[in-house]
Amino acid sequence: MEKIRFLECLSKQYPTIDSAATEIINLQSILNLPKGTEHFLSDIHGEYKAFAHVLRNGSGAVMKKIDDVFGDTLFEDQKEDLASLIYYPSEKLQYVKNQGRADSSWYRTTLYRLVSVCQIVSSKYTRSKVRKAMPENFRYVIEELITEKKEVLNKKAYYDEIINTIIEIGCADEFIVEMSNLIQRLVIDHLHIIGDIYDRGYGSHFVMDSLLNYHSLDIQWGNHDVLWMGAFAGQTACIANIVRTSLLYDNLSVLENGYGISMMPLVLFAMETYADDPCAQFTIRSRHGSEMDTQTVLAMKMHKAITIIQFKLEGQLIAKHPEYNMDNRRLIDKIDADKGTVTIDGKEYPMLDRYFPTIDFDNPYELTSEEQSVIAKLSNSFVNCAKLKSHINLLLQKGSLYKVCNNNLLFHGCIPMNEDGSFRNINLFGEELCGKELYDELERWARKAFFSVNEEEKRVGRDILWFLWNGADSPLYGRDKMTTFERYFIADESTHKEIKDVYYRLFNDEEVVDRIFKIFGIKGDNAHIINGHVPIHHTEGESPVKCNGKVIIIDGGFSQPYHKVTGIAGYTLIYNSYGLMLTAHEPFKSVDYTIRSGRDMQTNQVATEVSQKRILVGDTDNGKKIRENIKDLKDLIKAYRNGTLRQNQKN
Ligand SMILES: O=P(O)(O)OC[C@H]1O[C@](O)(COP(=O)(O)O)[C@@H](O)[C@@H]1O
Ligand SMILES: [Mn+2]
Repeated sequence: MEKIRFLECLSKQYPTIDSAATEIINLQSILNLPKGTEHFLSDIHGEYKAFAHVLRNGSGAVMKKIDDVFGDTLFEDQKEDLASLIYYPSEKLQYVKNQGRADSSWYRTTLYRLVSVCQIVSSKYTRSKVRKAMPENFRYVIEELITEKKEVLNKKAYYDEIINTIIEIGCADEFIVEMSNLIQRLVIDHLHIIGDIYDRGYGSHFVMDSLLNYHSLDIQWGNHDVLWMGAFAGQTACIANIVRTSLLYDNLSVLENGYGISMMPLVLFAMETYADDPCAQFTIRSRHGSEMDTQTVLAMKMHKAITIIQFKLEGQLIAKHPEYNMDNRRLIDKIDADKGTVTIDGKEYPMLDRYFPTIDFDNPYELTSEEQSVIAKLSNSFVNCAKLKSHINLLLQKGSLYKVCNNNLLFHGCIPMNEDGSFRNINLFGEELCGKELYDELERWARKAFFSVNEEEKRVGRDILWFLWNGADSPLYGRDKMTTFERYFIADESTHKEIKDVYYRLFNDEEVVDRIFKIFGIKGDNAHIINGHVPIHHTEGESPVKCNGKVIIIDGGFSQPYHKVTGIAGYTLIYNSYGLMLTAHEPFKSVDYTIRSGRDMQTNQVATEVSQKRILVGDTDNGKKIRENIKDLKDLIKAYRNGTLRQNQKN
């Protein structure tokens, strides 16, 4: 009965035997196409330009196609010239014009080359998919140019005619831009973002804007992303963390200009409360001693003001949720205000700052009424920001805590583990959960923060988002504690240390990794864990490939402050029909540099796993779905033929 009802629904879409049969043939042919290219990026941290560049060059995939097409028939610099045109068509066109190179012969050669690249990149897809990706205005022309026309005898003359006409009628520039965009679009079939889009960099909102328009995408939430989700849901400790980091990194413009969130309440409060306090511990990264202008002086006061608010709010939250197991992060009450010390784990340390005009040491976690008013106003701005709403909606729609895709398990941080390699049980509201079940339950709670109709559930969900940001048991955070307090107030650097979850040692053990695959229902030899979160120390010879290739860590390392530590600008990963290709990137210089020199961000292929045979769509998750569709369509045809269902011929 169920089945018949299902087939009846399907018959609305395929009302006749012919229409169902056509679709079967279409699907069958897709199964035999090479699998589309997946692109993996992670830890973007607001570095918009570097991110946008990697999207444009497909982590080297565009250049690879150019190489495939032209091989030795073009010089390296000609290929680079073409590549940079494809990445930045408008800018490059202008550059070529300024150089006086843009004559009709340049246009003709360029258009031919673009057509050749486009032919190759579209050959992996069905005509219908390519057509859908094409720009409306040039759809017909591009189709004429990139599809093989067997019936035309003098092909050269035919194509020449079209190309000449494009140039003659003055459409060449527009056409070049559209073709370049189409190539970029077709080179990458699907994008995976393994978390941490937000914080530290200047352009998280620009990154989110471009993801809003990306053709095919999934996101695994990073600890910094859930922090922003929490902030939008009105979780005040999350809000304080974001504002503090924005001040620390001198990036208030993301909040103020990107999201229109006014800092005025914090400015006024900080100016008054910390008027004569130099707030020396609250420096602004990237600004130095000599730059003590009024703006910096003010920013430092704001930085201190929001940090104290954060520690108070977090202290309250931890007390409310003993199940978070984070009591060791309640440190304000461990301050001895008279002695100017703080006691952590039984050891007393001198405090680097002893001026706390807003802390009542009898009631250290209580906000003053002014602090309350500041955080309430900030909260109001976050919660009501329309742009933030659209960005968080994207995280909710395309994002999740983990994803299994084509035998790869993607998540940002870790699977919490015990020393003996067993999965660590975490107590969530009285229930002990670990591994996949822990992930699933945490994700349900994260979503409740936005979608539950029960106010209490919403609040619990909101708080969970903060826990996910920095809890020792959070699979997104994966470190024993976040030592923010210690880094501001204690000189002894041994207190700043954050110890990584055992996972980050045990992921070298194949037995452990195979068990992880098992609980996530992943079978097969070619399975991988792909995660981000921890920068790889390239200069120290650390490899992003762990466990004989079963685990790949691609902390993109886009974040500028980490370049010194890692020695590179991070890793990205490509998974195409030939296998996996891991790329190490040098820091991105500028768009201008790319256009002038034709040089790409230096990329080095650091590891490749070549598949024994070309991977087809039929071998992928999508292939599995397609085969199921084919089976359903065959059942539908059977139902038409044996008289169970009636065809609905329109004539
Ligand atoms: O140097 P910052 O920006 O204050 O950040 C340090 C904090 O960020 C973290 O590294 C978390 O951010 P990541 O997820 O990017 O690693 C914490 O472990 C650490 O306490
Ligand atoms: Mn992270």
